[in-house]
Amino acid sequence: AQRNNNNNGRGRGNGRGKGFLDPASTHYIVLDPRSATGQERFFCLARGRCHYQIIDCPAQCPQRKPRRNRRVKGCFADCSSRCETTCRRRLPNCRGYGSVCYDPRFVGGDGQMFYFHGAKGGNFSLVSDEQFQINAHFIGWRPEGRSRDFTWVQSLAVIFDSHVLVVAAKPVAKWDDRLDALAVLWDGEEVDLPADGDAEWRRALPESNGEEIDEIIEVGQREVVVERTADRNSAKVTVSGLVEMDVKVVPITAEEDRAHNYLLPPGDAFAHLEMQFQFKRLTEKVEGVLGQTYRPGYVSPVKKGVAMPMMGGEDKYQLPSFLSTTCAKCIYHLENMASHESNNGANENKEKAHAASAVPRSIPGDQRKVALITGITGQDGSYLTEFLLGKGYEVHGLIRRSSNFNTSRLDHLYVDPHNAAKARMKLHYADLSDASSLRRWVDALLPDEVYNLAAQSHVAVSFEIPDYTADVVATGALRLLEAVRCSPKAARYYQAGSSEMFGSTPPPQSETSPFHPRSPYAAAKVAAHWYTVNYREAYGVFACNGILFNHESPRRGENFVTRKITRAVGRIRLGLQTKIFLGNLSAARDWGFAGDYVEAMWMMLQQEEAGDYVVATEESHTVEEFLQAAFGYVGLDWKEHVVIDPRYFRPAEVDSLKGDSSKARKALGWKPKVGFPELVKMMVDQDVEIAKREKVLADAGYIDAHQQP
Ligand SMILES: Nc1nc2c(ncn2[C@@H]2O[C@H](COP(=O)(O)OP(=O)(O)O[C@H]3O[C@H](CO)[C@@H](O)[C@H](O)[C@@H]3O)[C@@H](O)[C@H]2O)c(=O)[nH]1
Repeated sequence: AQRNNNNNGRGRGNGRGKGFLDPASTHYIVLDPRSATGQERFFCLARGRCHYQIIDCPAQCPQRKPRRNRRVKGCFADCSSRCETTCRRRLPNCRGYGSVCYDPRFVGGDGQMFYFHGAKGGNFSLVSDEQFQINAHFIGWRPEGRSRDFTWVQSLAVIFDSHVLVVAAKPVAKWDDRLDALAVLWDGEEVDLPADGDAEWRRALPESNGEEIDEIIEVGQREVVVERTADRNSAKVTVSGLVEMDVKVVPITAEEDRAHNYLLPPGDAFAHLEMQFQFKRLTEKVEGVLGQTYRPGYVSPVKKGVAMPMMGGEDKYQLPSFLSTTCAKCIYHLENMASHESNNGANENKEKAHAASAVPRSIPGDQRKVALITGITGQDGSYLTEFLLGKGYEVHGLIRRSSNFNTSRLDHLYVDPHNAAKARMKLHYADLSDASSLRRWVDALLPDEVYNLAAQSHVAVSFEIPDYTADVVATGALRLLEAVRCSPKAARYYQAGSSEMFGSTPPPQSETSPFHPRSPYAAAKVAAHWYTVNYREAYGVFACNGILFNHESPRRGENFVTRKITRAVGRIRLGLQTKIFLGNLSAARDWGFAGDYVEAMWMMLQQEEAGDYVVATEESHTVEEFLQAAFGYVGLDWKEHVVIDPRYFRPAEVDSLKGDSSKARKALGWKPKVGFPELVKMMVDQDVEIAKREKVLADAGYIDAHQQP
């Protein structure tokens, strides 16, 4: 058989004589059109009935790629046993077999129509078979008061032979028909799809080296072709031997918005894909939301005749990320596919495919990440929120109902939620003691990352309210882990552990040091630590423990010793008080800056594997040394102001904490940026400022001048 490498639009076909490539059907040479009628002709190379026969395009559709108006039907040749040409639309037929259109409505391989909403921001496998997998990224919107998302498919990833082809609708704020919102990526790099000439992009993949001859005959040489079927926003995508897809990018129009009552927010046209698939050689085991409907003997569970027959399967086909091949029922394995090629550069391909997971941010399918934070109103919650917003995350925080506003640490980040385009931090009522509230928010928000920072975090107070402390700190973590485990989306989980867990274990303390908790708080944190490890080991939840040593900041609560001291320093300096009552001054702590520590939390969740990490400065100071530094900074002698009050001694004390954070420094590349003297200064500077303001109020008689913090 011949092979034709001519690139001018003629004489393409798959061109291999021996490998019975897909498409025997497209195994042809295109001949010059008949001069009288303009009908294009095909010289069939495929072995079988059509071998060396010429077939003409029908008169109604004389061209393969009608140029003037690409919306008209095109001519398709089938050189397999059918030996015929047909006229077909070159755009998806949303009523045809294998179509996925609208919000999304499917027509399966069995001809049954069904809806599958998935979840906004979610990724689901549409097809998973032995030789390839097709994943879809869903976008969407949930209007106030509705229990489910409206969703659309924004992008597709076809993963095969350790390559990744992504076809996507670019996010568009306001739709304009003159825009081309179609994006195509090949192994992570955007493809420049020509608009002129044949308006197509082709990639022939390297041939196998002949080692496993059976395999090669089966697979043959693959070719990937993307050809525009209109001037913009639509294409026919072929991965020879596996699949052909007609794809079109469309927006949600104002009219549709009204008709379906989507109540879409302004500033997003929700550009998405309409598509129709034609599969070649699916196996009988094929899986996926759409793939399963192609299995022989498949009986659709959806009710015929119902207006919106819903197909479930979110749990079976949900993926941890857009380019992942892992879902509960997925059968395609990247590793297996690549192994037969290990001698001819397949490893390189595999690497490229993995590199493709670094899809540029502007490319749909890898949209803004969603984080859910408990304890968002606390010191760490506010720093973490700032950090994640800076990284482009959408941040949701769970807050407890309180008769007083307790969101002051977040005020500078708050944007009214009515400003939907700008509000990227949202607060919701929930409580770690209320499992149903946690479950509801995890299910509703489908976060990528969950940070459990909420706690009754005061060690001394935990001796006063031990039950409550255990319930929130230990069982609360368990409740949240359970919500994460049961969520349809595999969120990554961060547990705020504490150096208090080491208790009386002497320093330096590392991940391998034994825990010996010395308070109800610390014992509860140990339980939460082990729940987290257990959920990782038992259920495969990506769950990390951050064992953070004391971390402080100007936002630290005023009844923790560092802030209690710096507040007093400011007020004493301004003459608003004279004394400060403290407990044990010989306790030593490894004090770092909270802003540095939240970065380590995030880093833990970006690793390939979940693990536990100590986060510390590796420097320890006593309370007395802190006093010296803080009072000394404003020229005061702490000894003239400190009064020891036995009330502040604890029933059991943790004498000395000093972390060994070498694992975090090595594995995460983390290290603290703020040292002890800078931390003290930063806190005193702010508290002197606050005291100045208080003095103005006190002088004017608005507050009691002698009030102690
Ligand atoms: N709070 C407080 N502590 C005092 C006082 N006087 C002396 N201290 C001593 O100062 C040390 C530090 O106390 P805190 O600042 O309350 O922090 P902590 O008990 O070490 O716990 C903090 O760090 C943990 C991480 O190791 C956190 O897990 C915990 O939630 C909290 O943030 C303790 O040894 C405490 O006995 C006082 O008047 N108030």
